[in-house]
Amino acid sequence: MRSFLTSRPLRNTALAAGGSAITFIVWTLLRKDKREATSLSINHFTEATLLQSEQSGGCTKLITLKLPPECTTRQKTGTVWSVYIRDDDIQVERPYTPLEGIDKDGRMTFWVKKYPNGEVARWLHSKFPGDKIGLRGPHTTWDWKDQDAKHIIMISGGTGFTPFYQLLYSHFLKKESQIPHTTKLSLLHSSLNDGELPPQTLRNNLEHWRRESDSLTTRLFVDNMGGSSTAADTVGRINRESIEFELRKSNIPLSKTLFLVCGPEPMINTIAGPRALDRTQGPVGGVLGALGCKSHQVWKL
Ligand SMILES: Cc1cc2nc3c(=O)[nH]c(=O)nc-3n(C[C@H](O)[C@H](O)[C@H](O)COP(=O)(O)OP(=O)(O)OC[C@H]3O[C@@H](n4cnc5c(N)ncnc54)[C@H](O)[C@@H]3O)c2cc1C
Repeated sequence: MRSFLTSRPLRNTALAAGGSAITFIVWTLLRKDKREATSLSINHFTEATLLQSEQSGGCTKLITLKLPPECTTRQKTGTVWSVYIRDDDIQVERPYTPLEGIDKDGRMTFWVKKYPNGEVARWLHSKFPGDKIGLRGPHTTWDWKDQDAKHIIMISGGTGFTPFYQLLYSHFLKKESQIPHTTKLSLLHSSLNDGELPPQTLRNNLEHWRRESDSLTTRLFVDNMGGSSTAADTVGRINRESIEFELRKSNIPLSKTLFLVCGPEPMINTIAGPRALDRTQGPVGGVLGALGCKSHQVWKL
């Protein structure tokens, strides 16, 4: 009996089938590559280009990245969302919050604080315009779930300001947030000193939204005054008294108030109690626990 490959018609058919299979695999891979390059997804990294990186006080920088042209978001974003940025040197990723989401040209701006022994932020601070940065997302940080809250009090420290700025930007400027416009919003933010306060451009926007709307109140705190005056409203830390003051001013009962807290761990612990060991929310403690808040009223971002 002649072997399979010595039969010319069979051999030709086999070669043609093999060729088609290879073409199909290469085509599929190329298509996948193209799709991955032009979509932002939580499932793969997309290469963005660093456009601008400018010092903005303390150990922080405002960093703008640009996604490839026609990059689309395949997944729904939450009310507050972030993207994971990958440090290519050590293949470690951390979440960061695009302050104003993604603009029509695919730009995203981040306010990033560098820690002396930290990995990813230090790596990101060392990058220059033109450098490529891998990111994936969106990842929902917090979502509005149609709670019957009439007042949201946001409490932040340091770069914990970023999710709340994003929320306010989408609420007041883009008018895209699902939060009803009748809901009162209060931001209590604290930084170590004036130099560490959020960049002036962001503070200007806050001020503008505050003046334009009766639903927003803001109060900036600094731990230390530094010079003879301060850009903050209050010198001192956010505490029980400042939270009670906000509650009284709003005239909305505590039971209709939702608290979002984001900042350094010691601040979260003091205001809302520590997270659980597995990094889930944990019970409500700290000032909010002492005030009698229930777990559905407090979210540690
Ligand atoms: C949803 C979300 C959104 C966020 N958005 C932002 C944002 O917009 N902007 C922003 O700046 N941050 C943001 N963060 C925080 C960010 O993800 C990182 O946690 C932060 O940048 C620190 O990461 P890192 O890799 O630079 O530092 P890490 O390596 O994680 O180090 C963090 C801290 O640990 C200390 N440390 C590191 N190694 C050691 C060691 N060996 N011994 C003792 N201490 C050590 C560092 O000094 C530093 O204080 C966000 C976090 C979350 C969860």
